[in-house]
Amino acid sequence: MTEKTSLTPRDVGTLATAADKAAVLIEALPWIQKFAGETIVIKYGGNAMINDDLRRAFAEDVVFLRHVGVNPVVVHGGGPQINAMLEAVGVESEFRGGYRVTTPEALEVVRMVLTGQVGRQLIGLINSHGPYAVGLSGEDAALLRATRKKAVVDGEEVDLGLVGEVTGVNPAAVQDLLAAGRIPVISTIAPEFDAAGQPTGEVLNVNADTAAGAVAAALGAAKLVMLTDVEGLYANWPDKSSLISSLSAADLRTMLPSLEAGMIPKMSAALAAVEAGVARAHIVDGRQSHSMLLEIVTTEGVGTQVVPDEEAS
Ligand SMILES: Nc1ncnc2c1ncn2[C@@H]1O[C@H](COP(=O)(O)OP(=O)(O)O)[C@@H](O)[C@H]1O
Ligand SMILES: CC(=O)N[C@@H](CCC(=O)OP(=O)(O)O)C(=O)O
Repeated sequence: MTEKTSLTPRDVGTLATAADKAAVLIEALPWIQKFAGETIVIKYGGNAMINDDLRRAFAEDVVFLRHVGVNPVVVHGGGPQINAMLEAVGVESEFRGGYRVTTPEALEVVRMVLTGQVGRQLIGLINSHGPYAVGLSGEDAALLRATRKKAVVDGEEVDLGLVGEVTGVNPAAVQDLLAAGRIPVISTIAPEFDAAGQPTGEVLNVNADTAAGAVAAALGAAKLVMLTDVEGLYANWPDKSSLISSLSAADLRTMLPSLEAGMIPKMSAALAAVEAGVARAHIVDGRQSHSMLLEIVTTEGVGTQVVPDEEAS
């Protein structure tokens, strides 16, 4: 009988892989400890849910977070999915200053696609892992309150129609769900309130970034993570060498008037959240599987982060 005195190349390969796997898990430990018991709001943009693999990976990440003691709250978009349905039913729509000009006909489609299609699909994917996800619209349990948004484009005020600016968040229903171990999945339709604070009976289309920022602030979230279809915020878009890895709220405030299109609501929401006390807002590339989890549980982080002024070096 020959005694095994040294490792074969195959053994070494297996060990190295196992050690690598352990290293990844151990690197996650301080982050898991830091965020256990904390709420993290994750904004899942329509451009980041472009195929089944990405959607499945997103659901896995959310369930993973829940199982390591984090309270994940999902706020989803669905811009491209709304575009497809508007086109299918022959309703025209355009974007001004990053927001969809929303007619009453378009609003019906937005509401149907967000709450009936995109939200349902995410809930199904998350619940393939267990009974976690519960869908909420901003209309449910008075979660969101909104007034009509006024946008200024090229120095001129434009009428966006039935588009909402969030004026209030009642997070009680979300907190109840979190306390019960559920994962709230929020679609961003909000009841309209007039200047006197009375409901008008109308509902408004709220940009999902705007809603996510407001929900993160109201919940006192530790982080807001926004998944989109770029690596992060570029200083000189579209120059790919100008990706910003970290910037202060003050720097972002200065940069905001120069931003274009979808980055306007996104970075305004990130700024609003950090100014309201959310410790970090991140923009990450949702086209890369598990980018959200990597941002939360690794030291390097990915994408762009916005930090409070007092922490900026
Ligand atoms: N400075 C910038 N940095 C990164 N992306 C930018 C910038 N300016 C404009 N964009 C555009 O913003 C888009 C992301 O916004 P949006 O399409 O609304 O995403 P989402 O659907 O994920 O909310 C990017 O795909 C890019 O085309
Ligand atoms: C007012 C406004 O623009 N509402 C958005 C709501 C969906 C959204 O924000 O989706 P993304 O996150 O995928 O962009 C819209 O109608 O497209």
